[in-house]
Formats: sequence, C-alpha cells, structure tokens
Amino acid sequence: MSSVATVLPQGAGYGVVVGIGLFFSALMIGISYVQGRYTAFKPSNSEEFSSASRSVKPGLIAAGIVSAWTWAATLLQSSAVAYEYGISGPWWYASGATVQVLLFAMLAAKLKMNAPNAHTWLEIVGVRWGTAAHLILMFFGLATNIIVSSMLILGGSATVTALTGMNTLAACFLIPVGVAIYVVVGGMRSTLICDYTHTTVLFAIIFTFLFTVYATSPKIGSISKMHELLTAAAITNPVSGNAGGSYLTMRSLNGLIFGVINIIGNFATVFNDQAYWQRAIASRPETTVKAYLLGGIAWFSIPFGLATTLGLAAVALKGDPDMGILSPAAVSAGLPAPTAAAALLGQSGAAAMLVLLFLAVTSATSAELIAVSSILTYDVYKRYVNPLATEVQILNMGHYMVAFFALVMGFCGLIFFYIGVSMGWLYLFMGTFLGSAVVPIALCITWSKANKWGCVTGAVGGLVLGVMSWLVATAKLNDNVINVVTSGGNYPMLTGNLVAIAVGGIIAVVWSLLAPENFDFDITRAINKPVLVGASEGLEKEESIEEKKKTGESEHKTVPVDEEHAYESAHKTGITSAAELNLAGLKQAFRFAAWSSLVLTIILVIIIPLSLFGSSVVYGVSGFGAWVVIGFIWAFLAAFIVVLYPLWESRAGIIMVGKGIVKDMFKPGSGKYVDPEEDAVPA
Ligand SMILES: NC(N)=O
Repeated sequence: MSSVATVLPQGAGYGVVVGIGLFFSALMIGISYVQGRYTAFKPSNSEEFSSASRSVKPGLIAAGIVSAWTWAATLLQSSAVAYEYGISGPWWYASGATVQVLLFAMLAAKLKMNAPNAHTWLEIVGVRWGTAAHLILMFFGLATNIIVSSMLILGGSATVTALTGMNTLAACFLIPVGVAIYVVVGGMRSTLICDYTHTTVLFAIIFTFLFTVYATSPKIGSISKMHELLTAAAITNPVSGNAGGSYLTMRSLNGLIFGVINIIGNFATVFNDQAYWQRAIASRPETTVKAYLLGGIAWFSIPFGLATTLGLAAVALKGDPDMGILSPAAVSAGLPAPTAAAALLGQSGAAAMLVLLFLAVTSATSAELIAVSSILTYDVYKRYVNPLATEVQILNMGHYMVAFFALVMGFCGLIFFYIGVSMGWLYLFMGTFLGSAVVPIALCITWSKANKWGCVTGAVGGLVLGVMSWLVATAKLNDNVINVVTSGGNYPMLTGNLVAIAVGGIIAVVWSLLAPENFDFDITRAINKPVLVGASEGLEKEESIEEKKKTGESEHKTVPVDEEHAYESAHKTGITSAAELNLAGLKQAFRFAAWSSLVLTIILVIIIPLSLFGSSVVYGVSGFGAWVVIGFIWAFLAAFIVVLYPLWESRAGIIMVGKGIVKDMFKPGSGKYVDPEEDAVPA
C-alpha cells in the first residue's frame, strides 16, 4: 500500500496494541473499584453502566465528546487533506466537523426536555412512531456505528502496520478486543474517565509535534522555514485548483469540495450515532448544552493543529532522505502524518504517532462499543426479545453486546481492508449512505409536527437516490468504469452526499408541513419515568399519559417522593426526577444553544473560509504566521477546557475519594462510602 519504511519493530506494534489495552483495562478496574467503594455510583447498576446515572458534569462530558469525536481520521485524514490541498484542508476538516457538535447542543437540550430518561435516541423513535420507523431508523443508526467503527479499525491498523510491520489482521482484532475488556469492566462513567486520560495524553503529544515542527526541528523548526519549503513545493508540484498552485491559500477548489462533503458526512455521523446521544443522556440536564458547546470548540483544535503541523510538514519534507514516498493509496490510507512524524523525530516520532493514534482509536472505539451495546440491549433485546428483562439480565446483555460488537468491528475492518476500501474512501462515502437520515432523526426528537411517513420515506428515499446519483456520477465521469478508485473521486462523492441529505431533508420537511402531526412529547417524557408514589397529582398525570400512549413501551420505576432528595434518588436509580427537570431552564438553554451554535456555524463554515476563498490571497510569512499562531492559541484553550476544567469541577469528588482512601489506610473499612439514608435507618 505504501512505500513508508517501517520505522519501529513489530514488537512495538504488539506492545502498544496489547500493552496499552491491558494498561487501560487495569486502570478501569481500579477506577471501578474506587467508584464503587468511595462514591454513591455503583458500576453494577445497569443505568450506571449505560448512562452514568445521568449525573456527569460538563467538563468531563466535553472531554468525552472530544475523545469520541477524535477518530483515526481526525488525525490522519485531516493531515491527508493538508497534504493534498494545503492550509485549506485542515480548516475545512476542523470546521466541517465541529459545527455538528455545536448544533447537536440543540438536540441535546431537546432530548433532556422531551425524553430525559431515555437510554437511546431510538427508544424515542419507537415510542413516538412504533415498530416500522424504529426498525428503519435503527438500520441507519447501526450502519453509522459500523461505518465509523470500520474507519477506526482501518485507520488504526493501517498506521500500526505502516510504522511497525504488525500484521493487519491481528491489528484489526486486537484493537477492539482490548477496548472491549475495559468497557465491560467500567461502563459509561469509567469510559468517560478513561476518555479524559486519553485526551490529556493526546494533547501532550499534539503539543510535542506543534513545537517540534514550528520551533525545534532542524528540518523545519520555524514558521518562515515552513513557508519557504511550502512555497518551493508548490513550484515543483503545484496544487491543481489552488490559487497560484500554492499550499498557502484558502482559495482551493478541491479543498472547498472536500469541505462540503465533510460537512454533510459529519452531520450523519453525529446525529445518527448513539455515542453522541449517549453523552447527552449521561450529562446533568442543566449543563448538557454547555458540555456540547465546550466540546465542539475544544475539538476544533485537534485536526486543525495537527494537520497544519504534520500534514504540511509531509509536503515540506518531500524529497528529504528520511521522508518516505507517499503513493495515492498511502495518502488515502491517511499515512502523510505518520510518515512526517517519523521523518521529523525518527523512532520517537513514530512511537509518539503510534501512541497518539492508538489512544484516539481506542477512546472512539469505546464510545462506539457502549453505544451499540445500548442499542442492542434496549432497542432489540428489551423491546423485542424480553420486555420484562430484569436489572441483571439487562446488565449482562450490555456486557455481551460490547464483546459481540468488538468482534463485528474486527470483521468489518478486515472485510473493507481485503476489498481495498480505505479509511479515506469511507470518510468521503459516509454522507452518501447515512446522510438521508439526519433531518428525519432531528425532526423526530425536536418537532411535534414531524410526520412519521414523511421522515421514514425521506430517510429511505434519500439513501436510494444518494447511492444512485453517486454511481451515475462515477460512471459519467469515468467512461462507465465504476470501481473503488473511480467511485472515490471528489465529484461523485459530492453528488452522492448532497443528494442524500437534501432528499432526506426535503421529503421529511415538506411532508410534515403538508400533513403535520400534533405529537404530545409528554408521551416520550414518560419513557422510563419514575412513578411518584403518594403524589396524587403525579399519579393522575401518569395515568393520563398511559391513556395517551397505547403502545405500552414505557416502563416505570418506583421511587419515594422526596424532592429534596431527588438528586440522591437519581444517583440510586439512574433516572432524572421531575424535581431535577427544570423545563424553563432547559428552554432557555435550548435558546442559548440555538443562537450560539448557529452564529459559530456561520462564522466557521461561511464567513471565514468563503471570504478567504473569495479573496484568493496566497499568504506571505506574516499571514501564514498568524494562521499558525491561531492554531497554537486554540490548542491551549482546548487543553484548558478538556484537561484542566474537568479536574476543577470535580474537585469536591476527588477530595471525597482522597479522604476515603486516606481513612481506609489508617483504619481499613472506615473510608467506604455510606449512603446517608441507609446510615440514618437503625440496623
Ligand atoms: N470525527 C471526525 N470527523 O474526525
């Protein structure tokens, strides 16, 4: 696939894949033990396993979002588009995949308003629209998980193989299996804590590359040297469609086309993916919006900073004796970044890249595993196989499904590898296959007038027409030759992506306007809602909801009425009580999410890139310097948000656990968490 020489021994590949997997499994066991012993949250509770008792603070949720959204592609494909299109590639990659996370803040607020106790977004679809819509949209949800997971495995295994010579087949299976072990042990909360540690190390390595390339490397080492090398590279290899053939301009036609494909594809992989809904579900209701806005802003810096560093370095170092030659297939597999890292820092650069990539892949894999496990547990097993499943059965099923999907991930990665489909190809294709469901899903959860058949027809029709238009465009542009190479071109992919999302959206919206439903979201608010024993008003409301809702999907848990202890009850049952749910506050949060995410979206994908595209400027040293400095500042801001802020917000919990451990050290058993209510009841 590539002529990149393996810089590290095979043992390093196995060491990282197996060693780090085992290290995090051990860490997870430790965290779960500490959590169970010193806090109110017990990992043996099914709500805690899948939704962290809906109690996680915004900094940790933001770190979890960054971690789930940092794929192999975030590091590799962003650098590949920098390598191909110059500075516009990192901008389009970063902005074109940030805006969805920002906009998702609105959906997260609506989820908390309309179905605060759902486990999955599909539960809402099932309760609102019944079995047919549930199964059809589940197809899109699971297809998203499979495509994202395959990209993770393909990107991870391609890099491990390129850098160490490790067997690709072994990498395809060892990566997800190692992660599955620690997800099963820890569940959602420990996964978020692990995400936090991953993200911290990830930023440390990204800063190492930033400073190496722009400050210390003897090969580049400064902004002006990078500028000089990129200018020289454009003379020998001008970029087709770029102003002056330069790498130093936002006027890049192919960069712009990639930008549009990127925006559409990433809408699909955020809105259709349970992993992002799951973080909203795990979040405290009052801080969900904040978490998504912070997560999106922080995430931007990862692809932007790394691709502006390693992707451009791969161009600048072309012809350097340490720089491997990159074939088109190697670029599609995402290898410019690892190749540049090895050229800049030799074995330590390759090792740092390997660890960076492995951490990104494992944390995103953990998000996918727990997401699919939740869908298979709640939307397949509980809904269709065993509606009366006990707590233990649900928890066990959650564990089995994590292991099952780890194997599915390995097989999918392997199948795509053998048929020659790379991570880069899948990245461009994801919007064509998944984009049609974006608007229907968003409408189902947010809009009472959304029409069931309009949304279902939009999703299916958009898929069919998206795939057909993509194939027709491929045939027309390539003398009727349709294969992996021709179908992966920018124009066919752009056609398929645009048709899929537009057809899905237009059918769903127009049909809903012509035949609006008048759905009462009290019905979805009743999903998994606690029955307030002794509260007659609450019971009456509950009964009226039951009358409205004829399908019987909702289940009810009984908790005592005591609004003062609502939060503690939530900790024990993992459900959000009415006392905790401040609808007025959530409406205000939704309004804030709407205007702030829309303003940021317009700035990031319209005002900045299109005005720079229109100006056709090729940057001089100072302009390029400003661009790079913005990347540095953004990366520092991001590290503050996802590394320091979670520690600060959790200081009380960390002190509580610390005190428990110290007490245990002096008097074994005395530091254990004691439930205040149990404590009050005489034995
Ligand atoms: N998560 C992405 N699109 O890198």
